[in-house]
Amino acid sequence: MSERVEREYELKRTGAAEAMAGVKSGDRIFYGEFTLFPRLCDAALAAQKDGVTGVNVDSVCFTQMPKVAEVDPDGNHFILNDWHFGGVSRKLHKQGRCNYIPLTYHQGPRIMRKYQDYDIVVLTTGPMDERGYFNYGISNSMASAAVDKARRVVVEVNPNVPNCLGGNQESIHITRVDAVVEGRTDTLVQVPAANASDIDRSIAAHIMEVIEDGSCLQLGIGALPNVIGSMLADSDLKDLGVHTEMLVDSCVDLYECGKITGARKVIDKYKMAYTFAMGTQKLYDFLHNNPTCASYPVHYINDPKIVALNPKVVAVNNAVAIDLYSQVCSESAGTRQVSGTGGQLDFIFGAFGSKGGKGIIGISSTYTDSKGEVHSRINPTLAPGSIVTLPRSLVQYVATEYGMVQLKGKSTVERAQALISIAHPDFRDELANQAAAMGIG
Ligand SMILES: CC(=O)SCCNC(=O)CCNC(=O)[C@H](O)C(C)(C)COP(=O)(O)OP(=O)(O)OC[C@H]1O[C@@H](n2cnc3c(N)ncnc32)[C@H](O)[C@@H]1OP(=O)(O)O
Ligand SMILES: CCCC(=O)O
Repeated sequence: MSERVEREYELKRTGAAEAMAGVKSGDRIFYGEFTLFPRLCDAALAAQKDGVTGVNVDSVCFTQMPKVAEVDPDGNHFILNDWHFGGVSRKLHKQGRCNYIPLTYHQGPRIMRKYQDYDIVVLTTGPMDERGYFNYGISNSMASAAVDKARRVVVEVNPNVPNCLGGNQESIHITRVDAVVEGRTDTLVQVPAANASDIDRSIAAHIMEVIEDGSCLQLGIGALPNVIGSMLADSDLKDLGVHTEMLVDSCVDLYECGKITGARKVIDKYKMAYTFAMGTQKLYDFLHNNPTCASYPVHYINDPKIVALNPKVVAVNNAVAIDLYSQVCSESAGTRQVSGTGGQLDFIFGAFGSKGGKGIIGISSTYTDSKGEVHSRINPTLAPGSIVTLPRSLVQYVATEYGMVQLKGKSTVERAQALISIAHPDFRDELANQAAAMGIG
């Protein structure tokens, strides 16, 4: 390590309380994304509660309850804003304490650079390397954009953050950092895939029919993508590629069994390109210093024009509901924000632009509510207040456990009929009656 780098590190090394000192009422702060939540600085900021009001704290998908929310149950001091909702933000939103920032994910960095300024950006990174770089680890995403718009940059280092090779913009140099906080040794949050149900397996089997040798995959989190991963591992398919928003455990399994080579990709050939990773320690260990994987900011990975450059892109995403006009809601239950647009619009659009590409919505035909009542996810219209994540003009394949239909080029009547054919049989007659009444039957 050069003397200059060492000196600069020593000058900037400080405690969390000092790093977060001087926050004023009305300041805006950005926290590291997904599982790279800055625990120490969050606690230090929470401790300053009594001196401030109206401090905005933003992130992309809080994966743990922020201390600033815990110490301020009435929201008198801190306002939380999330660019993508998971369980934590859903809970806070219900209490009126967290706002959603709408975006289609690939635009996030641009939106930030154009419209957002941060008083402090605090990220969890790996420890500094001998050249003076801190690696953004498993959350490249919008980190560089946030840093570009920060008055002050704080890094909270944790040696358990894997060193994720880029790609691009995967690290930050000490010269651009204002404060370094040490003391983290915690294991990263583990996010195992949910167990697959028989319904997930049936949906996956329909989707498997359109995956070919050389397909380039985007598989998100959850039971369905995970079961597709297992089916791919057991299949005869070869030379699969990965260009995905989120890298998950099943990519490791597929790589280890030789299914993923990336040999037929046009961009980032032989590499698994991604913008963030979430899974178990198996994934985090796999990523560490692994040149098979390339981490990029989201404005590259999710840009539909970039996605479309690889042939045979298969993007599989989940949804909450779909109506007979084929509008897809993936982010709200009626008026209740449960998730976000995330990268769904990006990848469905991108997949359609790819030569031989397929954008697929995989959805169970029904949903059972907390009272045990079964509802169709395919409905004549979306519930009042539902957010349209995919306009009907972009929807291509829809799969349920009853089959998969292709909707591009189909009329409104043909779309309604196709969707009814894959709805749960108990709801089909009523859906057909409603479609007729709506003039699309
Ligand atoms: C990360 C990637 O690579 S994916 C890239 C693309 N990104 C996206 O597709 C973003 C939008 N999509 C998503 O966020 C998800 O796929 C979802 C929300 C559609 C489904 O995700 P899952 O994890 O399977 O959802 P889950 O079953 O946990 O439901 C989420 C919440 O919605 C609620 N919900 C789901 N469906 C319904 C419904 N039909 N009616 C009412 N509530 C519903 C659930 O009760 C749950 O809320 P709770 O935690 O308060 O109980
Ligand atoms: C922020 C993006 C996460 C998703 O697309 O689901």
